[in-house]
Amino acid sequence: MSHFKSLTLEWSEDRLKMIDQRKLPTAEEYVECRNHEEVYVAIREMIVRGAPAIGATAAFGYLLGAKEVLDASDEVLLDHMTTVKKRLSESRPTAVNLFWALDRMENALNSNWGLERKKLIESLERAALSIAKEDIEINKSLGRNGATVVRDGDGILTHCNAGALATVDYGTALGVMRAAVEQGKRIKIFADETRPYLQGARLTAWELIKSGIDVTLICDNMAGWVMKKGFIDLVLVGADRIAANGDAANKIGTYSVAILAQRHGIPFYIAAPLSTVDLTTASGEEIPIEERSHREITHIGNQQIAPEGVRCLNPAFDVTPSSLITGIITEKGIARPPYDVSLRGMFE
Ligand SMILES: CSC[C@@H](O)[C@@H](O)C(=O)COP(=O)(O)O
Repeated sequence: MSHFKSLTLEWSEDRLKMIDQRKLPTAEEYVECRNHEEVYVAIREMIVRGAPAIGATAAFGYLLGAKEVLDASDEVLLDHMTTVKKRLSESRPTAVNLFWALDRMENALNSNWGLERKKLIESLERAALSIAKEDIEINKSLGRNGATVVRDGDGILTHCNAGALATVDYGTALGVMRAAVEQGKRIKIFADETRPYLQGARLTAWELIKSGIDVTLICDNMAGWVMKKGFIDLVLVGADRIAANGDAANKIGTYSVAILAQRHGIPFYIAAPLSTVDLTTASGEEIPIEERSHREITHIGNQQIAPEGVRCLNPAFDVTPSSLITGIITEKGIARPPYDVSLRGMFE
């Protein structure tokens, strides 16, 4: 049986280990999942988060689900796998990579059906490992493609965390930055803190410092002023789901950044693998937006910062219309408007 390890995930035989992203940057702790229910909880509780990382995690969750009924009859196994897929797909609604990875695992089950049980499980393990390993290669390719729009000396604004932690490794938007740095370009990254969950402050700042990439942390409400002062030449963010017309769902606050970029004449790029593109979703209107606990707004950690009982609204994502997007950087190249044509072409 194979062993796989990246910054975000480690797979060995009967368990999936992941860095606990809730605890970063003050503690580097790990959580182990030994069954599909623990994987469901890890995704829902954001121990692991970020669209491609959620997809790969769910794939291993599916594999763990199959191992739970190793000796059961064919009927019981099939029933169980339907339940496992449904449960994992209920963990978070917006990132389409979750559904993409589960479909891929289900296809692996169907196409290897008939093999003796041990061989069937091995084929599922190979499928999950392929998803994880491919993700890293895809990020490196999209990183190289994206680096062509980064110039030496650029100031780059990013939002949330589209880094190694949001993927299996290397990152999407941060993958573009890594590739630019690998090419010898000197860049300065400005990371929005990303209220309310603070992925920018906690994860992006941690990751970039760890990688020796120049980073300055700003509060979300400083982005406009920082652009006005001329510090930003480019905006690079990730995505959780991209509709067929190029509308892109990403962490709440991305839409505001895109409007600010347009006002200041700054190019705004999305960096995401094609597994984030959902051609079955016609436009951003159809993308389900997760509403998360209001405690994320009323508290920072255990510290209450708002009056008891105040009404809150906490959509975890917003949708940036394609009209505000300069280009969508993928492993197949950079899609440009009209996106319904350019994105579709990348699947041919
Ligand atoms: C590369 S994953 C998508 C990202 O761009 C990221 O910004 C994001 O929105 C992740 O959301 P999260 O709620 O942390 O899972």
